[in-house]
Amino acid sequence: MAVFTPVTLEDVGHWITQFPLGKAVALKGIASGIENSNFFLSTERGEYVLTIFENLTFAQLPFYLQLMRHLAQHGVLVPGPVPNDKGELCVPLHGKPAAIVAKLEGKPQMAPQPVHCAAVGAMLARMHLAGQDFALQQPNLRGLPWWREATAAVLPYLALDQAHLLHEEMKFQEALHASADYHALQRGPVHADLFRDNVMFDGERLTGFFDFYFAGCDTWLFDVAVTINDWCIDLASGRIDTARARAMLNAYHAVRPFTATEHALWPALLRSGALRFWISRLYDFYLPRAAQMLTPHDPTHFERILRERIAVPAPELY
Ligand SMILES: Nc1ncnc2c1ncn2[C@@H]1O[C@H](COP(=O)(O)OP(=O)(O)O)[C@@H](O)[C@H]1O
Ligand SMILES: N[C@@H](CCOP(=O)(O)O)C(=O)O
Repeated sequence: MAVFTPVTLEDVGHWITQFPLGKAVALKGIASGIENSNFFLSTERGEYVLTIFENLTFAQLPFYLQLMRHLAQHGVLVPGPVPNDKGELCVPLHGKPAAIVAKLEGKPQMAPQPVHCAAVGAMLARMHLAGQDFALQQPNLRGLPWWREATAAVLPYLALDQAHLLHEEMKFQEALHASADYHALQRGPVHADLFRDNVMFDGERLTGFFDFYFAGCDTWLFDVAVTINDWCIDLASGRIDTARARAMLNAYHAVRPFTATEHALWPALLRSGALRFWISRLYDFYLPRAAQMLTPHDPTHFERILRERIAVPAPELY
């Protein structure tokens, strides 16, 4: 159950008159979310998703919603938010921020083949290019400064070998983030959580990226690493599946060619992508937020991926 704020069709009936969507005809809670209250909303004009934000505030939301609008307007397959009659993308519903976005067709592809990975790689490159002239700035809030804080918080809970790995990897990442090469990497708005469950497919046709609520400005290569670490691995071992990784990287490179610096830093960035989710999963496991209704994701999955990325050479970027 993941509708934290109950809403009825009657509640929405009046509220929706500020949007150019006609009358609301059906509303159905979506069970699968873990962070927000989501509903499928049918109106006289079409099919939408209504989200009530349970943790993000009115001040935080413009970056995410405007980024989605910007990308959608630039031809990237992202659900565009619908503005109300005052041009606002986010308005209160039951006292919480709420937004309506287009409903994507299809469903997540949890057992992707190279053809799906290629579609994701090409769209990710288009998204990075389209984000270049996005005006708002926000750092990746799950970047190095947060890793430092969260590392300090989780270290006391870890076994000796885990604490050693985390400590050593943080040292490695601190040095990487301080290097001139790292600062030369191309950057801009990134999704930063483009896992299989945040992309819709209708068969082999990619219909859209969604769940942009971890987006921020970071290196494009970090986004590629996060995506490869979820889409292109053997789930049991964490090992990279070469056929899927090649398909994704080649498709990305064909749209936005990787640079020599990115090529050199690729193994290190794959480690950054693994570390980021190992830390957040450890944090959610040992220090769950009171309002969060979920079974925490397994942290050992990303510990395994991190150990694998340290031990085994990565496939070449291009
Ligand atoms: N734009 C959309 N189009 C179609 N389905 C969506 C859309 N946005 C969310 N969903 C559905 O809602 C579910 C929960 O969304 P998600 O953003 O992952 O929620 P949360 O942020 O609460 O984890 C998704 O798994 C998907 O089924
Ligand atoms: N992809 C992350 C969890 C983020 O949650 P989401 O449902 O909002 O994408 C992980 O697997 O740890």
